[in-house]
Amino acid sequence: MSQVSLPPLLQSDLPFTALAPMQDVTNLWFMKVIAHYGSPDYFFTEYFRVNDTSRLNRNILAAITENDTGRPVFAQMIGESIPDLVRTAKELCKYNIAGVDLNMGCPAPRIYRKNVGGGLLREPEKVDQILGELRAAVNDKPLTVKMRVGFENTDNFYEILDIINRHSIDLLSLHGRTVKDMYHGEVKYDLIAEAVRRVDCPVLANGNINSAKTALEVLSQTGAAGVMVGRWAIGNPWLFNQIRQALRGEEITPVLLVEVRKYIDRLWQTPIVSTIPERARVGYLKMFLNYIALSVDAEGHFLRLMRRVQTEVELFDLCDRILLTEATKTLALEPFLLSVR
Ligand SMILES: Cc1cc2nc3c(=O)[nH]c(=O)nc-3n(C[C@H](O)[C@H](O)[C@H](O)COP(=O)(O)O)c2cc1C
Repeated sequence: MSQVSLPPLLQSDLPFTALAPMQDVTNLWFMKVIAHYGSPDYFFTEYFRVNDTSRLNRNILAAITENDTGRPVFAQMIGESIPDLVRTAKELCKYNIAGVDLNMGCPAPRIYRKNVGGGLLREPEKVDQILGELRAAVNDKPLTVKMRVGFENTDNFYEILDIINRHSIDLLSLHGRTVKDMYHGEVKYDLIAEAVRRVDCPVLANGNINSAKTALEVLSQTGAAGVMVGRWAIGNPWLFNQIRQALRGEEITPVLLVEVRKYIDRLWQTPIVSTIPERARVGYLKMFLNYIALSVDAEGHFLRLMRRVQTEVELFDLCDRILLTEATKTLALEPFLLSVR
């Protein structure tokens, strides 16, 4: 059984929703933007890197200390050194966090080669030690894990689920791909369903939940307690509200493209934009537009044109031209099947 209770949900009779942690995306500003359009139940920070010289990153910490969204924030750590993970977890517990989350899924080779993030999935014994020590250190707040179904196969999957039970983990966010899958290929929702049956704690299903309809399908297929959404909330920040509408059996409110144009302005107001050169600013916004554009037109017209522009003026002219000309056009309720690469 779990040791401590999770923070209350926005609506206690509905499954959970969470914004997935995304490095360089889910900072304080982005959480505020998402909250403006409809918060998830829970937020997760970008990962705090943990090693023998690490200190809490101030920008990531701001997403906890300056967070006025009203929603609980889990602080995610990535690392493998047990004393340093314990030290960092204890430091984090001094702040107003919903809980401490351990990253066991990051697929970047420079990360997993150090046996952290997704690399830990190759070493169940190490996971056992880490979770045992962390559980002893984090005993009055939730201790949660975010992981994938395996490193390159699912050989250790069940053993790791049993370790999660042994250490009374309070919430498991499970991306239904292996580390080697990166972000491609099918999400193995059947394995998420297996985890739901095997672990004692609630499971958040994660991976390719790109619409309210998909959220409902995944919840029904997996029996998960909730859904965690990452990239698709970048493309559609109204998604958490839409998921709640669908769960309540209500019709989903479509979003006019003029509102999408305002969302882009809001993203542009992020404090970092004013500190970086134009080229980097344009690149920064394009990262978001790569997802937004997927639900704008089925032909990929906006996506293609957006990728070609180079200056801030060209970028905003294009956004105005595509998003402000047809007064009644709405953002698709699920992305069109266009390549995001
Ligand atoms: C740009 C980016 C950054 C990410 N950073 C993190 C991270 O810091 N910690 C983590 O656990 N997962 C991270 N992820 C993985 C996401 O949390 C999520 O598991 C993954 O994107 C699959 O969910 P989705 O299909 O809803 O995007 C990141 C993903 C992306 C695209």
